[in-house]
Amino acid sequence: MSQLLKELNEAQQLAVTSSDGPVMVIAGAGSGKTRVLTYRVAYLLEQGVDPFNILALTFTNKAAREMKERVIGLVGSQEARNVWMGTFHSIFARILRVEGHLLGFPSNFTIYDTDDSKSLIKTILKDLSLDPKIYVPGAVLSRISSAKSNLISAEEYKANSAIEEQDRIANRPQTGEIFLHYKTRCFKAAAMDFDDLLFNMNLLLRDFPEVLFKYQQKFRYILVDEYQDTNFAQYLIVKKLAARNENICVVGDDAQSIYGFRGANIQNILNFRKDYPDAKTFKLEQNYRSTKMIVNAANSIIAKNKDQIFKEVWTENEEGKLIRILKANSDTEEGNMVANAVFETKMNQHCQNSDFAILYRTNAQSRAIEESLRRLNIPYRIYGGLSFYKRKEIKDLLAYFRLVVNPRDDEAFNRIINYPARGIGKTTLEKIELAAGVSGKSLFEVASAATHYVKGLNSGTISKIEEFTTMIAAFHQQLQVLNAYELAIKIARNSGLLKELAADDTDEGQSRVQNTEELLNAVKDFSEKEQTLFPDEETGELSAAEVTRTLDKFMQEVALLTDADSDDKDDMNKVVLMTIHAAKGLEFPYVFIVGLEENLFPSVMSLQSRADIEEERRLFYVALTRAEKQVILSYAETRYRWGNMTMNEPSRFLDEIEESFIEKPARKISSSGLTGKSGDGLRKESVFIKKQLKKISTAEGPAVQGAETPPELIQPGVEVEHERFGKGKVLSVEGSGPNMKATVFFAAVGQKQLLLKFAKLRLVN
Ligand SMILES: Nc1ncnc2c1ncn2[C@@H]1O[C@H](COP(=O)(O)OP(=O)(O)OP(=O)(O)O)[C@@H](O)[C@H]1O
Ligand SMILES: [Mg+2]
Repeated sequence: MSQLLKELNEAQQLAVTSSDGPVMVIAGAGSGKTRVLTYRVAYLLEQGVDPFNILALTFTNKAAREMKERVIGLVGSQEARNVWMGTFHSIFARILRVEGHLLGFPSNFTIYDTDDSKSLIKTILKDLSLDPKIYVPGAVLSRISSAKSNLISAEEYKANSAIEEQDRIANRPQTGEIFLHYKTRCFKAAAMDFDDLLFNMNLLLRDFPEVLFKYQQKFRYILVDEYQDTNFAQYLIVKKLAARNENICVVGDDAQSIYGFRGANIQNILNFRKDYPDAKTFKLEQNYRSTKMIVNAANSIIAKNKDQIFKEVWTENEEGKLIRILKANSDTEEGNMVANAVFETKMNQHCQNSDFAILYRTNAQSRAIEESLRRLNIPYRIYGGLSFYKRKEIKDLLAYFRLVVNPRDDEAFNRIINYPARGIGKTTLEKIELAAGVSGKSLFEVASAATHYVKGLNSGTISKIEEFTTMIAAFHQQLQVLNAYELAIKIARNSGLLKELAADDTDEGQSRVQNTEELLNAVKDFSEKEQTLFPDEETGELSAAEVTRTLDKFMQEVALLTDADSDDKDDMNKVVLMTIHAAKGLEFPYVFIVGLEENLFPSVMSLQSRADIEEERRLFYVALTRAEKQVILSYAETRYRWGNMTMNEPSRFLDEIEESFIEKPARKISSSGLTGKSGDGLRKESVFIKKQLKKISTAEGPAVQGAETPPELIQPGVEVEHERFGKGKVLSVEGSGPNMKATVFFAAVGQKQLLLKFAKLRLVN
């Protein structure tokens, strides 16, 4: 038996080795579904399947990268790197760059992110004289997005009377018209949004049989992770690609379907058996991730859902700790309690920062937690929210790159035509837009020949516009001549962007400069990546090729980064903060789930229907099952939301966990000693000090008693107790004799430097 298979249980082995024909694995969290896919790829390679013939689709880039690393570990990088492994969006973008010309798209098409899309919708609303308060851009966009996920084109949307009726009821009867404009504008700008990557991929396969044939032949083996969250478009594309060979393996868990709001369709799982009547189905029931406590608690929760495929999940792992519930008065206190619990656990269990994940329902909840972590000097990183690539200064520079790569990109043009300020005002821009509308040209084209297209501009304005377009055109000329970094730095300098940023010497201004430098570093890193052997994708033959890594290639990679992705190496040892949605498929030893309050989790939007509540419950199930060792839940009785103080009931999900799995009485971790900026925090500190003094005077509890430890015994790593600051861990010691100093990390007050002869530290064990 192959060495690989020994690392799998029997059911997993069967799923891995049934390599031909359709296979479905529906199984609970942590039972090794992703592991099965990974090993399946390795197994196929071992069986001599050409890596170019394998397509493995994941939900996030992070998952794709992890899978790739694991496959590399199993079979070596030579083989693994040629497997087509990535997200639906990244793989389809790659194919569309090659085949998109059939649909009228150049290979350097831009990928619009949500901000671009919203800004485009705003422009369209203006054109159509529609009120953005009624046609809220985000709402219109999600309507368009959901249509495209269901493969409904703008034309079909507009012609459909049932849809029209729905939009009329929603008081947005013109949505179809907006959709049409949106489509036309994107096409003109040579841009696709994320949904278009799926929509257009489907068009390619539907309308060009030779393309369909080519990729059916190419992808002889297809694997899909998190199948429960595929939408209709993804489902159909996969089905088409697999139709010739039917070597398709999908894995998923209906209990973890959490993207219903985005059009994911749990039906796809049920349809699989209809589509492939010969499909083999495998059940995996043993959980390898979590303790018994966590597995059983999660089972007890999900049992409350009516809509589900019955599964039994069990584990041979240890019993594990009870689930802890932290009750806080306010969101600030919740943050403090969570940060303290992280610190305490780190000390007691000797673990890393990266062993902790703090999960929340909405991004806005991270702020309070972040503040508390910062006070305790606990390094953390946020996935999502305002990630690096969403910062203004980054988007500005990227917009320059985008316009240089694709001069038809109207959203990029809008963003930078007058940034840094070059005296091209709003009215001028409106005139350009009008002329572009009339002529059917892109903004850049119109601006490049402003005298020809735009009426009523004075010569001063015209020369300003010309200066800008000439500059961009010159960069565009150099695209294939210079490497990515050479061109990027040139753009950053000559556009005046760096100068503009440097002129702001506030802290924020400086951090914007640093971020911009960071982006340029990323380009540099990209440009200098080893120039490797280049495979011929049809034959697999490797030949040495000189490749200049150009800026358009860099932009192709950047455009596909999503919130959950932008992790890099130096971020390894940090506490992870993310939404539960982003945590899907991941695992961490300790998991905090915060904000367990009615109206927040379950979300206020979900309280209308049983189906929506069930989706929230699945989300809670996903959150719980991320944990390996322990789960800590928290809620706050008051919270600032939408600028107001709200009073909250504990979440119904807390009541739904069987009592025997919960630590009692709900222990209250002290949040004391954490000085907040608010009066609240200060008051708590004085209460803390009083309590500590009381402890000392009554000599109860673990406060300082007995003799102090001689300074020589204080060494890095040992745990100590200080009369005022409480328990802490020694990080470093320097000096000797009376000058001996220690840096100590205290649970209550954070990092302190102490002169040991005065500090009266006591070792604790
Ligand atoms: N047979 C096995 N032996 C040892 N470890 C295993 C085995 N199967 C799975 N694991 C480990 O258990 C953990 C969970 O596996 P995996 O992530 O593949 O589960 P999953 O079913 O994909 O979970 P989720 O539903 O959360 O995506 C991983 O750390 C994996 O390496
Ligand atoms: Mg998985």
